[in-house]
Amino acid sequence: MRLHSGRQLHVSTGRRRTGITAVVLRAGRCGNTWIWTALFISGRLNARERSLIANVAREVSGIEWQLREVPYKKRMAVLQGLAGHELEGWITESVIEALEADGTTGEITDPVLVTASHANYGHSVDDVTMITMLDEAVDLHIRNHGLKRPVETHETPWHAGLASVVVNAELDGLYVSDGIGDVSECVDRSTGAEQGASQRWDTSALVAFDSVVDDELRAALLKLLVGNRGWDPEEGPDIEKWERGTFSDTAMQSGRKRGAGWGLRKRALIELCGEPPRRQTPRAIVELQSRLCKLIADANAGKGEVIVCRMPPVYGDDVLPLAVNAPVAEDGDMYSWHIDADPYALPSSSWTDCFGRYLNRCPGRPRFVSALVYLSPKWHEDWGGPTRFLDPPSGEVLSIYPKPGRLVLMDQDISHSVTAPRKAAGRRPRYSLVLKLVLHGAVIRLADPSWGEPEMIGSARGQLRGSKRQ
Ligand SMILES: O=C(O)CCC(=O)C(=O)O
Ligand SMILES: [Fe+2]
Repeated sequence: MRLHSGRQLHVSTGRRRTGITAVVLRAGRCGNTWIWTALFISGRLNARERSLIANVAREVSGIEWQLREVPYKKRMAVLQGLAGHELEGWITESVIEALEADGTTGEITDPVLVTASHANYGHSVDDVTMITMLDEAVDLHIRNHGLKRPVETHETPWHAGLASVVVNAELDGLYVSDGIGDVSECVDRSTGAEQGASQRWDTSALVAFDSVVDDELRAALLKLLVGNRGWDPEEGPDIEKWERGTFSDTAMQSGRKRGAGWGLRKRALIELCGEPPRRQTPRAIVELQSRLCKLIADANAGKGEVIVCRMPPVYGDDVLPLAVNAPVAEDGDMYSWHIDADPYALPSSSWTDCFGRYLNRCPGRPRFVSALVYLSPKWHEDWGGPTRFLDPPSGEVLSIYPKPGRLVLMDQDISHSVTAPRKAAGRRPRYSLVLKLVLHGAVIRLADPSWGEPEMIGSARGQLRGSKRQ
């Protein structure tokens, strides 16, 4: 059931002392049914948060909400009877803003999902019903904000048996503690050392494959990055699609002009990132996504379903789920270490409201993974330009050579860096494409144990166990 202003809820407006328009909602009758406006608050919120939410909701809406505490796993507050109402956004935003303003400045705090439900169970709501209702409210939030949209795929004859693993590595080893529920207790921020039974040894994973992107698909992907006017591929990136001084890189780099690298022009980038319903996904990208889904399903065979999604705009609309790079030796571009994303340190958004902040690979939580593909038609060993992956505790580096068509699947919180090609590469761009993904599943692996023992880099070997994560 949806509520409409004025019919089921009586709405009148007034003025608050602050000068902001205040609205008075009252519970009202819808046909023969009474609408009950109740505020459900998860037992995981502390007393201060609960009273802040209740006070702001009352102040902004003008109603006395019936307060109900729910034994719920997520940190959330649901305004029952408000979903679909024209004031829903305003009231929920006001509560969110008040919570954020109340949070200790500068510290990462655990977000609260404040949302509305249109369920109408009247007064007699038992715990089980409340939990069902809250589950529905979470699903609605995920749908409304596009937080879990599977990537577009199609039927493909390619199958995972064709892939060959060329690097299977783990790095950045650390003991972490996983919290129960929804928040960042995943990491023990005080010591990082072995503590209690809930400690878990965690490493980031990186797997490189050949024969996932064959030459036909590599060429089709590269075609999306070059114009149609017959640009000489040895003359740098095609200026029909690329320009100097822009970059389409990561959150770490956005907002900070690092050099003046080549970046795709806005139009080309929009086309590349297109997704239904507003745009079409380029066919070559759909094929790549289809192969990635098969590959990931294969790595997780027998472990349950893994849903592969594009990374939602967790860093705002400027950081896209797709990045491209075209470093050129002679342009003297500089590259520094960066991570693509870390679910533990995301700014507040509809994503953190719902999923909280947690260490990547926290069991049961969405895993942030990047798929990097090298797209140049040929690349000689002596042209250089590897991607470098860092194990911060030991300083050890794993380099991967940008062989045409090679695919690297990696945890997004791994520190890594592009390297500029050597002079010998001349003006040839070293093209790469990065798809930023979020994988949902109960258990998520990047490599199947039957693919062999991973190579342990630096701290992943375990000598540095107990060291702190930065
Ligand atoms: O091209 C590469 O080597 C890596 C690119 C990358 O890290 C990125 O675009 O985020
Ligand atoms: Fe990156």
